[in-house]
Amino acid sequence: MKYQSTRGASEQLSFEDVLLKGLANDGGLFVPTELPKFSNEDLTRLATLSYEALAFEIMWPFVEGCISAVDFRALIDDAYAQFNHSAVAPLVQIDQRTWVLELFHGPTLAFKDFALQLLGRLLNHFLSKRNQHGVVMGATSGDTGSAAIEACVACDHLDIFILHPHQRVSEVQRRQMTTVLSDNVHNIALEGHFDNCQQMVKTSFADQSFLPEGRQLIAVNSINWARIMAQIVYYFSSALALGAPQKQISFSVPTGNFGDIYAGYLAKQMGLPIGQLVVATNANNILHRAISANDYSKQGLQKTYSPSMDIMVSSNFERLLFDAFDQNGEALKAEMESFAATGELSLPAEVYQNVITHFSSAALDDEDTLTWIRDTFAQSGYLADPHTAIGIGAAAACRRSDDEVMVCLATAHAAKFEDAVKASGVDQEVVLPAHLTDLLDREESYEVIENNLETVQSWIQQQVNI
Ligand SMILES: Cc1ncc(COP(=O)(O)O)c(C=O)c1O
Ligand SMILES: N[C@@H](CCOP(=O)(O)O)C(=O)O
Repeated sequence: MKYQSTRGASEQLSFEDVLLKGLANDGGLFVPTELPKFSNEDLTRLATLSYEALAFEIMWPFVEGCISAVDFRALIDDAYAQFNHSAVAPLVQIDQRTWVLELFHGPTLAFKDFALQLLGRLLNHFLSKRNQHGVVMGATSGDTGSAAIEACVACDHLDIFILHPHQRVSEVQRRQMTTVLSDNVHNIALEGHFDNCQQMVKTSFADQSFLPEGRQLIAVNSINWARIMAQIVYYFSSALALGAPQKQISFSVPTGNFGDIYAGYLAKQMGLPIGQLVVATNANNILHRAISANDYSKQGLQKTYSPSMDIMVSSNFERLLFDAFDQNGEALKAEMESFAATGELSLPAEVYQNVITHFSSAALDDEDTLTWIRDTFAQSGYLADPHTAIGIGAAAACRRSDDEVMVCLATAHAAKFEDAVKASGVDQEVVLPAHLTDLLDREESYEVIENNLETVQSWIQQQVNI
């Protein structure tokens, strides 16, 4: 399998190179040059497999040629052994036609563990083979950071730097990152919002001269293709469990950076019979405006009860647009550069049509979010975290028929967002799992740094272990 940039550069890279590189030289994102396809016969066979065996079958075509099948299967088994549910990604039914897909049974209680537990192991595998040391630089609005730290802390070949927006993540989210006291883990609380963090990471990838000689940046955000790849698997596992390929399944996905739902779109392209893919946003609704009104324009960032989705610009939308532009990287490059300059984008009619063929959308504000936490609990006894509640609310808004089977992705555990649960009025104690019960008593370490690229880069330069 080879990978190409969304912005038309002619170079084609292997999985290993793409994993270690993150962003393409022309500023584009890597996508596979072709997708594996699964027939209905294949899908019927896959339906009998364990999560780990299925993960191997779905991902193998993307990595083949870079790692042996035995090694890859061992990394998968080890990654998902860290999850504390035997089904890894269990389904819970909340009404006659609606299921919640629980993606928070990994070590840091959010869906990010699915990809990052594997990505950490893949990095360790390839860096050990090359005897190379890497510098992870990532941005988080709350969940990627802890999942990446958890996945990389034990890797001798890595230093990891995570930028989170100061005072804009929940206390549990912050502490999950800042209480990991290890020489190779460095937390930066940036005096800005998530998009400032994300932009700083992307700018740093484009010019890495601030790093000590011989060091290279590695991405843990969903700009890294390996993140997307691992997230494709649970669309297959859940749809197959609910009757695919004989039945068509729709998904509602709490969305920020568009990585998770883009993985669902790929699953559909690979042969999984998916109905609609519902983009569920909070008040930071650029994607809802893009899908419902062809208005992909930047607006100010609002602080909400669903902080992990407090995002102004969605990195992975570019990957979808690459397909919507019929893989014309040159045309997309021009649009992306114009968007970067003006903060506005309205797609040509046929491109917009390509987008809305697969997606519908809804935006829920804070009041709606609390209402859906409360109503879901009242009607089904299910306690949804605020992100998941937005997905459940959007599913209801976009449902096309009474018998449409809808899977709502539960992207985080409610205990990460106690404030929202309390504010919703649900009278239910939210309890952290056993391995985190003393989290609020643990010592923290992080550096508050002004929103200035040079200051951040010079701090990183001083901290990198050489
Ligand atoms: C809990 C939670 N839900 C939803 C999202 C949005 O996912 P994506 O950025 O892949 O769209 C995130 C962050 O990425 C998250 O942490
Ligand atoms: N919601 C994310 C933001 C970063 O998104 P990513 O999927 O690109 O890593 C978070 O919780 O950090």
